This record gives sequence, structure tokens and C-alpha cells, in this order.
Amino acid sequence: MKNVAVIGGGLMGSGIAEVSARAGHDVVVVESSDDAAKAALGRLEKSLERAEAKGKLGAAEGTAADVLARIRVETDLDSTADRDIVVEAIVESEAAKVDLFKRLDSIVAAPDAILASNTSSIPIMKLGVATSRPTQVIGIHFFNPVPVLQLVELVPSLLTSPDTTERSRAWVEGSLSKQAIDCQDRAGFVVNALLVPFILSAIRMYESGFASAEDIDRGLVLGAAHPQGPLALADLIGLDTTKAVAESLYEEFKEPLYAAPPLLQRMVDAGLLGRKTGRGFYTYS
Ligand SMILES: C[C@H](O)CC(=O)SCCNC(=O)CCNC(=O)[C@H](O)C(C)(C)COP(=O)(O)OP(=O)(O)OC[C@H]1O[C@@H](n2cnc3c(N)ncnc32)[C@H](O)[C@@H]1OP(=O)(O)O
Ligand SMILES: NC(=O)c1ccc[n+]([C@@H]2O[C@H](COP(=O)([O-])OP(=O)(O)OC[C@H]3O[C@@H](n4cnc5c(N)ncnc54)[C@H](O)[C@@H]3O)[C@@H](O)[C@H]2O)c1
Repeated sequence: MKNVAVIGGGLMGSGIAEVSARAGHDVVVVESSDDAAKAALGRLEKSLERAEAKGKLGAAEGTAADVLARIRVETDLDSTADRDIVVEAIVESEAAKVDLFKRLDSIVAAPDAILASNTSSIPIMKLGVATSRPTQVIGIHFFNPVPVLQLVELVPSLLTSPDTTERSRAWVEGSLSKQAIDCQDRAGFVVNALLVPFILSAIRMYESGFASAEDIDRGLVLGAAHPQGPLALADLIGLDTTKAVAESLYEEFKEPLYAAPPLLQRMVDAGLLGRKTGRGFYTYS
């Protein structure tokens, strides 16, 4: 697979585009507006400049400018027509993703192209059946920050062909040098089914006044060797995404531990989405 498209150039899409271009792929990023495309390009430039300054770009990757030259940021979905693999990384909304997969199905021309989703929690079958080619639809779930974290969850639906799964694995492990784990197609897959209820418990603990945000996070960093505490992690993920994942899990399993706490809902209503808006459980400059 040579030609890659990433739909959505936000936190995750820009990271997926970066690691793909660093692996030598020709990458098209499709955003929803000119302003969003500009922001996506800015994220890519900043991250690649940082990687270059830290001496992380290998000889095969080239300079930050070489990697950027392999990426085009567009607003026209038709630019996915000649792609071998499309990775969808738009907002965590089932309706938005179903609509996008329908449109991709009518545009992407190669008969064996893979249509992948980076969804955190939405069952892949819902996206597969929106297309005429569910055998080629799969979850390829990266972790944030994409250039740093090694894991990718591979999530075939009941209709995904073994060929699609194995070509996806070869791309993720052979080309992007990530490590894949195999998951069944249920909301939250492996990692978020365990991680998100933990984050929600931390939010409930904070909401109840039991401990401060700083002490909850310091507790898990110093007492359980987590790289960052659950509330700082929720701010990194984005509180809108955290809430959307909780809702998918709750819809699938109806377990109270997956229900989004009222504080999380109010913070999302208020636009306090974490790092991406400058304020969540903490304030960022
Ligand atoms: C919800 C979804 O569906 C699934 C998910 O993604 S769940 C979220 C999973 N992610 C996590 O759990 C992240 C946990 N946190 C961490 O790993 C770390 O706190 C962190 C990597 C975010 C930041 O690490 P920290 O040590 O505090 O900061 P910092 O020193 O700036 O960064 C550590 C290294 O990561 C690199 N880094 C950090 N953020 C980066 C980014 N956005 N892009 C590229 N590199 C980055 C730094 O360059 C640094 O590299 P170096 O050690 O070689 O110099
Ligand atoms: N944030 C995380 O830690 C994380 C980790 C793994 C997976 N994910 C998943 O990745 C996806 C993206 O999450 P994110 O954190 O990057 O969100 P984000 O809000 O940072 O980015 C989403 C981007 O998609 C763009 N977009 C929205 N609709 C679009 C459309 N129809 N066409 C093209 N672009 C469109 C937006 O302009 C935005 O730039 C979600 O499904 C999320 O659940 C998130």
C-alpha cells in the first residue's frame, strides 16, 4: 500500500498522517473547511519541527520538510479516489462517520482499497454496513500521541475479510512499525473498555469533592507509576471524545460504570474540552 488518505486532521488524524508520511507514504489529509485544513497543517509542521529538533527523524525519513512534502492537506473528499487505504479520524459521532463511509464508498476507486476507522468506541459493523464493501472495512485504532505510543488495535467486524485484516496488520506493523493487538468488534475494544471507566471514576471522585484534581492525578502518577493522572489524561484525549466514548460504551453494555458523570457532561456543554480548548480539569496557555 502506497497511497494513504486520512480524513480529519485533528489531534489523531494529524498524528496518523505524520507517522504514515514518515514511513514514506504519499498522504492526503482531508479536512472539513479551509480553516480546519490550515490548523491541521500547522499541527503537522509543529510536530515535525519538534521531531527534527529532537533528532528523531531517521535518514530514511528525511528532514521535516521532506516528510511534509509527502503530505497534502485538502478539503475535497474526491482526492481519496486513488488511495490504497483511507483512515477516517473525524469526530466520534456515529451519524457523522456513517455519512462519511457512505461517501467514501462512492469515491474510493481501487476495488481492494481498505476503508479504516480510527474510532475509539463505535462498533465497526455500523460503518461496514454503510458501504457496499463491508469486507474491506476495519477498525485501525491508534493511541494519543500517535508518534509516541506504539499500540494499534485491529478491529475486524464480523464481515471484514481475513485479507483486509492481514493487509492492515502488515501496514501497521511492517510499514508504520507499530504493534498491533487483535480485538473483537464491541464498543471500546480492549483499551478503552478498561481505561475509560477508570477515567470516569476519577471524574466522579473529583466531582464528589473527595480529593482535588491535582491530588487524584499525583496519586496515580506517584503511587501507580502512570505517566500522567486520569484527569490530565482526559484533558489530553479531549473531554468531548471522552464523553462520546462513555456514551458508546453505555449504549452497548448499559453498565452504570460507563455512564458519563454530570460534571463531564456540563464541561462539554461549556466548551471546556481540555487541552484543545485551553481549559478542562486544568488550564493550558
Ligand atoms: C481515547 C482513545 O481512543 C485512545 C487513547 O489514545 S487513550 C490515551 C492514551 N495515551 C496515554 O495514555 C498517554 C499517557 N501519557 C504519556 O504517555 C505522556 O504523559 C506523554 C507522552 C503524553 C507526555 O510525556 P511527558 O514525559 O509528560 O512529556 P514530554 O517530556 O514532553 O514527552 C515525553 C516524550 O514524548 C514526546 N512527545 C510528547 N508529546 C508528543 C506529541 N504530541 N507528539 C510527538 N511527540 C510527543 C516528547 O518529545 C518526549 O520525547 P523524548 O522523551 O524522546 O524527548
Ligand atoms: N483524542 C484521542 O485521544 C483519540 C485517541 C484515539 C482515537 N481517537 C478517535 O479519533 C477520532 C478523532 O479524534 P480527535 O481527538 O483527533 O478529534 P479532533 O476533534 O481533534 O479532530 C477531529 C477533526 O475532524 C475534522 N472533521 C470533522 N468532520 C469532518 C468531515 N466530515 N470531514 C473531514 N474532516 C472532518 C475536524 O475539523 C477536526 O479537525 C475520533 O473518532 C476519536 O474517538 C481519539
